[in-house]
Amino acid sequence: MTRKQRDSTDTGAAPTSDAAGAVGVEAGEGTETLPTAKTPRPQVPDGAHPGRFRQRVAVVIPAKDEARRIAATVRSARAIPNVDLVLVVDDGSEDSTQHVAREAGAVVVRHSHNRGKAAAMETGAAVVAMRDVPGRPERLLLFIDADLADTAVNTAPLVPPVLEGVADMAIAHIPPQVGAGGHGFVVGAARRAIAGMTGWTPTQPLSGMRCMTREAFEAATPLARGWGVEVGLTIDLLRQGYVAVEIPCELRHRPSGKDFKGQLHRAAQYRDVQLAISARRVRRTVDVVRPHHPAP
Ligand SMILES: O=c1ccn([C@@H]2O[C@H](COP(=O)(O)OP(=O)(O)O[C@H]3O[C@H](CO)[C@@H](O)[C@H](O)[C@H]3O)[C@@H](O)[C@H]2O)c(=O)[nH]1
Ligand SMILES: O=C(O)[C@H](O)COP(=O)(O)O
Repeated sequence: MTRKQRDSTDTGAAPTSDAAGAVGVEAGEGTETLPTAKTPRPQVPDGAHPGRFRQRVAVVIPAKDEARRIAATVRSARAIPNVDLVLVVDDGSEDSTQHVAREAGAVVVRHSHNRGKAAAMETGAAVVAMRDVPGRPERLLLFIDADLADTAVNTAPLVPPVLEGVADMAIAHIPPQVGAGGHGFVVGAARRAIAGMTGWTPTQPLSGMRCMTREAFEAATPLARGWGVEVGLTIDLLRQGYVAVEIPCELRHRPSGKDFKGQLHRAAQYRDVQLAISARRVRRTVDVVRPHHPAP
């Protein structure tokens, strides 16, 4: 798929399965086998050693009441190649998440009250930007959930596609989880909306483990609120010509069960996903009705 084709169709990457079951990127017409990311790759100045500008990665972990698992998640995330910063955003926890995370070696910032996952991601990205070094490439952002525990290191395969310029955003495709009680209702609605608005049908539209470039992240801000953040990110980036891929990752997290708490959680997810979708439909209609004209 060429840049021009991608820009003209606004579809981003199309998923396909290879023999190993990996969800990858479909080859377009022509000779290219993989798309190239929209984000420009950092240039090594003349005479400089390539290693001088080794691309660093910041892991950003939004966390609400995750004291039981956050230490293992932080330690595991620190082992991901190229990661030099693990940042936990304590989203107004009522337990000791912040202290446990700090003890495990994370940089921790805290919302004094709960603001939702999307706000925690924005806070995290802002803090990483404050720690990026002028004159060096901005860190890639690797967002992961706080409940991955020892499997957090298995998000490492999300980094190379972004590092190598194959994609602007790599999304984890995780195996079926023991104890998961979903009915496919929220996932199905999210998948259909993304497909309808971008032409790309993700397998796991709600997956929050995502590596992306700073440019791509900024292009999607302000993020959709709460649990709508993943759907909003995907739609907003693909519609601007950024490229997304889904990458298999051997992750285990605490899935939502079939109990009342699980169903309440799904209701909140459904509400936030629908809000994200509606806002983007309205925006698209406004763009069609009122096309942008260059200033005279
Ligand atoms: O107000 C909140 C609630 C949760 N979290 C954190 O957000 C992450 C995801 O929350 P979780 O309770 O694990 O939700 P799940 O339903 O299991 O998450 C799935 O679905 C979400 C979208 O609905 C995605 O964000 C997740 O990546 C995906 O694993 C965890 O690190 C939480 O600690 C916050 O930061 N603030
Ligand atoms: O459990 C899940 O996978 C999420 O909460 C989404 O629920 P769903 O499977 O009912 O769409």
